[in-house]
Amino acid sequence: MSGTGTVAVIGAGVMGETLLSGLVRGGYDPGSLLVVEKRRERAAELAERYGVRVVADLAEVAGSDTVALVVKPQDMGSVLAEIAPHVVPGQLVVSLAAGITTAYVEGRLPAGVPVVRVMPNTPALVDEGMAAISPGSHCDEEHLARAEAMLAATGRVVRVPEKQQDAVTAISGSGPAYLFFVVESMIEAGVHLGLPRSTATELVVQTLVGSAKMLRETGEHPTVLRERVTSPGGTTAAAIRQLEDHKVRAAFIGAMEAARDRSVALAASDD
Ligand SMILES: NC(=O)C1=CN([C@@H]2O[C@H](COP(=O)(O)OP(=O)(O)OC[C@H]3O[C@@H](n4cnc5c(N)ncnc54)[C@H](O)[C@@H]3O)[C@@H](O)[C@H]2O)C=CC1
Ligand SMILES: O=C(O)[C@@H]1CCC=N1
Repeated sequence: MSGTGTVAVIGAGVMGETLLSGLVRGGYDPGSLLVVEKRRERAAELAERYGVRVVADLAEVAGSDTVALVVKPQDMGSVLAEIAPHVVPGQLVVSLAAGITTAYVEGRLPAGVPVVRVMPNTPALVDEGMAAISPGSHCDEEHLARAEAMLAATGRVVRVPEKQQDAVTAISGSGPAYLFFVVESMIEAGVHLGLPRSTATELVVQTLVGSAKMLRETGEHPTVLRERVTSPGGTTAAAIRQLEDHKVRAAFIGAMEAARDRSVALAASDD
């Protein structure tokens, strides 16, 4: 793709494939993409599915304009040690790992290599991703714009100060899992109430999609939209009363604090 150059994606698991598929759908020429994946079967699967070159040797990132790090935070130290001899300041390194700071990455690469930290999410697989990007200390506007253009192939992109990335991870990085958990719970409730599972699933999924679309298209505050559904003395009020009694709001705050804390801890952990 013009202007954005070649991209090497290191780690083709869930998020690596999500990024790769977004780049291909976004118009990147498969010939401009390289994947480094150590699992042989997975490598073969991706080469077949996307028509990209997949290798196991990290040294092959030499020469790629952008290097995207999409391995687990726990594998980041060893991957950086292996690529360091092959990376130069003319390349841009983009890290998608939770918790890993730009300082951590910069400290393990040759001096001056520009690094952008990204927190993406899995809806990128259907072009509805939410990615937040932050520049490291050697980044200029061109580097940030290049990372932004790359992530824009998968959905929306916002720029945030790096100190907000742990909170971002807790909200939009992990967020799809909370919403899937709510969906699972509502489907189970529907089955409990006597609906066939397939009917319950269709009702819940369309309700989620419709509600999300209302949030985006009306721009109304969620409280206003919730109040419109809540008739005095009606069914919704009875349900919300149960959610409040079970402290669901406090549980969400506690859950996201735990995710934020885990993000902070990940850069320092080996587990
Ligand atoms: N899954 C998600 O929803 C999100 C994940 N992330 C971040 O993305 C990163 C990857 O997460 P997942 O894709 O879920 O993990 P994953 O375990 O599915 O994928 C990691 C991949 O990296 C490969 N790998 C590990 N070491 C390697 C090496 N030395 N050379 C080549 N390949 C190597 C593994 O074989 C695996 O395929 C993590 O840092 C995570 O924090 C960020 C946002 C959302
Ligand atoms: O659970 C995790 O650690 C990764 C980061 C955000 C979503 N998944």
